[in-house]
Amino acid sequence: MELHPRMLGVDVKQLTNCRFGLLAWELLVVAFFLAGWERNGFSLAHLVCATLQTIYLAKFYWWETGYFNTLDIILDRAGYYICWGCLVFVPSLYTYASFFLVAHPPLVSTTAAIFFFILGLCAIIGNYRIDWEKEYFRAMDGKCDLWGRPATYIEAEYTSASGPKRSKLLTSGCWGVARHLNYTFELLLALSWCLPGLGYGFWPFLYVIFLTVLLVHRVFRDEDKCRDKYGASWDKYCREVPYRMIPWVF
Ligand SMILES: NC(=O)C1=CN([C@@H]2O[C@H](COP(=O)(O)OP(=O)(O)OC[C@H]3O[C@@H](n4cnc5c(N)ncnc54)[C@H](OP(=O)(O)O)[C@@H]3O)[C@@H](O)[C@H]2O)C=CC1
Ligand SMILES: CC(C)CCC[C@@H](C)[C@H]1CC[C@H]2C3=CC=C4C[C@@H](O)CC[C@]4(C)[C@H]3CC[C@]12C
Repeated sequence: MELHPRMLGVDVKQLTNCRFGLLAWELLVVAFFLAGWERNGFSLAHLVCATLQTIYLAKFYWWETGYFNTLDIILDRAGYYICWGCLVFVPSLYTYASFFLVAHPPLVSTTAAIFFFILGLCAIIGNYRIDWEKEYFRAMDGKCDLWGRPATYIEAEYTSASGPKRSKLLTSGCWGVARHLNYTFELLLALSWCLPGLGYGFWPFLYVIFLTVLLVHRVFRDEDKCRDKYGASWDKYCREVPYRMIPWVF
């Protein structure tokens, strides 16, 4: 299985992940919202669930070039996990919170729905800000301010196919709080669009439970990759920023 296969000039991973998987996700979320409206009448909570996912997906397309630096593209081969995952898993499991609300009209109050929306918006902004800080820091080669102070970092060396290279590991701003704070906000966001199903037990929360397992596993995969790449500099970064996702907890 290749890392960057192309068919008829088309990048297979971009086709399955960005074009098919995420577009199907958006279309299904809108379809489930309309189906719920037709079946049970208008529901603000179902609208909140659909709107948060729509904003999240719009944010993905805004940032799409950044996705090409992630594990999915640089490490994972175009096989079962990524391609089958995006063709089958994303349209079914990632949309499950919206699907569930079609046959189970939300029980939560209007105030609660508004609260979930605000929570979700804060989580999207937080997640975007964290990803942005890293991109900005890298684009400025470390010569920038974060949170009103010059960014601090660890110099790291690694060997690529074209010889030795240097990189920088950010230790201030959000990346100084925890090593994967973006995943924490991703989970908070997933929780906020599952919460409209509150009162129906376990099933409305299926996506956020799955995502917790996926992201904790991804923390370890990403850190193995970084330790292999940066060696002692990565260990130094882990000593300076000791928590993975939640300060003082994990
Ligand atoms: N809903 C979902 O299913 C999922 C969503 N996501 C989201 O996708 C986005 C991207 O996530 P993902 O690609 O997994 O991971 P990250 O954006 O966290 O990128 C990790 C990489 O960033 C670099 N890096 C790590 N620490 C530092 C640092 N301190 N300073 C500078 N560079 C650093 C390393 O790469 P390098 O080799 O370049 O140094 C590392 O491999 C996130 O918003 C995440 O929440 C992610 C996974 C699943
Ligand atoms: C086969 C299954 C057990 C696992 C399938 C996993 C994949 C479908 C997902 C693995 C990583 C996921 C993603 C990573 C980063 C993303 C950026 C974000 O902004 C939008 C979502 C996504 C593209 C996300 C999509 C599903 C995965 C590829």
